[in-house]
Amino acid sequence: MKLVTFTDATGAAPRVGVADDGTGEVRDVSELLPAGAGVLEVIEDWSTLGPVLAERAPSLAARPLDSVRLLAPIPRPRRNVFCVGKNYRAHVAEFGRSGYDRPDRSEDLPEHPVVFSKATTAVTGPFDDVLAHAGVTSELDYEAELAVIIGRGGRGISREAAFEHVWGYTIVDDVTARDLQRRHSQWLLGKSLDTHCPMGPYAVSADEIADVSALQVESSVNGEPRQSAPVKDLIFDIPELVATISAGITLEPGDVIATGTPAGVGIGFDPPRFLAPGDVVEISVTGLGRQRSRIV
Ligand SMILES: NC(=O)N[C@@H](O)C(=O)O
Repeated sequence: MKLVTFTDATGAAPRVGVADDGTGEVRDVSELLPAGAGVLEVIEDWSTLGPVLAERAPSLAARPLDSVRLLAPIPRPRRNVFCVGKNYRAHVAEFGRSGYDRPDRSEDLPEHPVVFSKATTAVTGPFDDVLAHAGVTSELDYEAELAVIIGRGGRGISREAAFEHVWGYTIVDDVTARDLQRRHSQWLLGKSLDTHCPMGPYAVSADEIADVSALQVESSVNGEPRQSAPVKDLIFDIPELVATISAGITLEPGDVIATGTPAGVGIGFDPPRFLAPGDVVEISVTGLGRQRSRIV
C-alpha cells in the first residue's frame, strides 16, 4: 500500500491518502481512521488499520494525485531521521578523491556504518522547493537515497529479526551543504538546513516490495542523469543498519533510516557541480515513485 500525507489548495489540515501509482489517483482515507490520525498512527497500528484500509479504501472516491499537495509522508517533526554516510563503494571513492571528508583523500571503506542524523525540521515534501540558503552555504549538493521506515520499534534488534521491524520504504534526498559538512566536522549542520530533507512521495508498505535489494536508486539534475545504483550495492545492508542503530538506541515506529547515497553526487565531479537556484533535482527508486525539487 502506498500511503500519502496530503493537503489541498485550501491549506486545510493534512489528510491521509492511499495512492495508486498506476491510475495516478489518491483516495482520502482519513474517515476510516481514528480522529486526527496521520500516517504515523497508521504505521503504529498497522496490524489493525492496514486491513481496514485494504478492504475499504477502494470504495472511496478517488481524485487525481496532481490535484493535491503531497507533504512528506511522515511530516516533521514526528520521528528521527537517521542517515548513513559512505555506504556505496563508488561513492566512498568519489568522496575520498574530493578530499571533502579527509584532507588525506582516503578512499578507505568504512569498517562500521557511518551513522548521523538530520534535524527533523529539515523534512519537507517531495515536490516542495529546496532553499539554496545563499549566505549560509555556497556548496549545495543532492543525495538520492532509499529510506527504511520502522514499523515495530525496539532496542537490540538482531540482524535476523531486522526486517520484522521494517514497515516499509520511502525516498529521501539527503541534501547537503558541503562547506558546512567540511567546516564543522560533525555532519549535523551540513545535513540539516531547512527544506534539506525532501521525503516521499509515498510511504510504501514492505509487502509491495518483493526484493528491496533489487531496487534502483536514481537521480538527475535538470534532466541529466547523475546517480544510478541498485540497493544490493550497499556496503552495510538494511539488517546491519537496523542492528547497529538499535544496539543502544530505541527505534520507534515511523523512524526513518536513509541508507546512503550512490556515486554521482556533485562533489564527485572535478570540478564539483553544486546546485544553484533554478536547478531541478529528480530522484526515483523503483516502486517508490519519484520526487522533484526546485532549488530556490
Ligand atoms: N548520505 C550519504 O551517503 N552521505 C555521504 O556519504 C556524503 O555526505 O557524501
